[in-house]
Amino acid sequence: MATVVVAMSGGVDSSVAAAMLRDQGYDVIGVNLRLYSKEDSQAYSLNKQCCTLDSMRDAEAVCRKLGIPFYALNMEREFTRDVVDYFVSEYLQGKTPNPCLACNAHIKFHHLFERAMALGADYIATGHYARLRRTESGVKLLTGVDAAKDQSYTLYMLSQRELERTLLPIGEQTKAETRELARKYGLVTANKPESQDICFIPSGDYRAFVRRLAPHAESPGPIVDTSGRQLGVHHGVAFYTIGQRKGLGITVGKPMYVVRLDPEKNMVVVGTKEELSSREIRLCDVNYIDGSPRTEAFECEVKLRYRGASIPAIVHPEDDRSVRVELLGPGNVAPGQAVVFYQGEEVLGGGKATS
Ligand SMILES: Nc1ncnc2c1ncn2[C@@H]1O[C@H](COP(=O)(O)OP(=O)(O)OP(=O)(O)O)[C@@H](O)[C@H]1O
Repeated sequence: MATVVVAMSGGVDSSVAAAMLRDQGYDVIGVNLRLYSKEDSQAYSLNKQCCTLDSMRDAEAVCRKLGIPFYALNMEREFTRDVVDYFVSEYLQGKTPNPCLACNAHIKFHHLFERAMALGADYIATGHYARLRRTESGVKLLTGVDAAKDQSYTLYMLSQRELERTLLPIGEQTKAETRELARKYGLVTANKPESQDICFIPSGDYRAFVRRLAPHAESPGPIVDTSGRQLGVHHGVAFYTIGQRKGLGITVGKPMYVVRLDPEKNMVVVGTKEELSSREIRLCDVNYIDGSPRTEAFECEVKLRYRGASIPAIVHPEDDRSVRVELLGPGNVAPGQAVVFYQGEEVLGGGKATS
């Protein structure tokens, strides 16, 4: 019988994933990862979703109920280096990081994946809402059945080797069905609320978090328009994101958006909505889900952010790992953000915006 290590956050999705796999006949092992414990205790106590002792106890209680082994692994060092430090450093460089993507790439599908394989597991599983289709030409990554919960965007960087040994059991159902199953199984996690956007920033205030970890980010400088005229003063480029309109403290009679961040000149550049929208985006670190870099231009739909709309586009490959994306509809992107290619329900791949 195949053995599967289920990454259990202590939330409802991964609890149900473990229950479903057990019932499908797998030998299931539950693993909770301790990822971050440096948050201040007040904010931390609000965060019942991830990495807390409560979450670990919930994951353990679910495993006990299901009669499967449970292990807790400490990956704080890896998480701090590969997710939190990356997150802060990207903002300091005027970029927009996505920590959930970094966590998937480095923590779940690298550190946990490699450990599970080294210990002889056949698969790892998570509670992500996305689907895998095993075909003769390889494993395809598809959107989750529940469009409102689809998490395929956060998995575009996976390789065939990882996909072949991954199971995503709850992507085939809606969130309502997952909750229903959790109640049926009598799991303590059945009524847990949805998790936070960023698990290590329970308050949601990323600026306060960056300020605390990198006090030197507080570094006032000019806010200028695209012709270089000064319109105001900013607190530090790390506290602004491309597309931001509110909180700029400038009045020019029309809505102005952050269109560029220049950490070298310590400058925030603002412009009109037209100046914000991009027609072309360059991507690096491009991954193709089928493992074959394209050489010819292809049409697809792109998502520029996790909960973003699909925008028709033409992708022009430049080399194996970089492309130029021609947007056929309105959209804007910040350097550092992931751009993911879709054809219908299938994820073709994606990359990181450099401009
Ligand atoms: N601390 C953790 N330990 C182990 N696995 C985790 C942890 N955090 C997240 N995961 C895994 O990653 C998946 C996606 O994480 P995300 O934070 O998006 O949770 P979610 O969609 O709210 O799911 P859940 O309800 O299981 O928390 C989880 O379903 C789980 O498999």
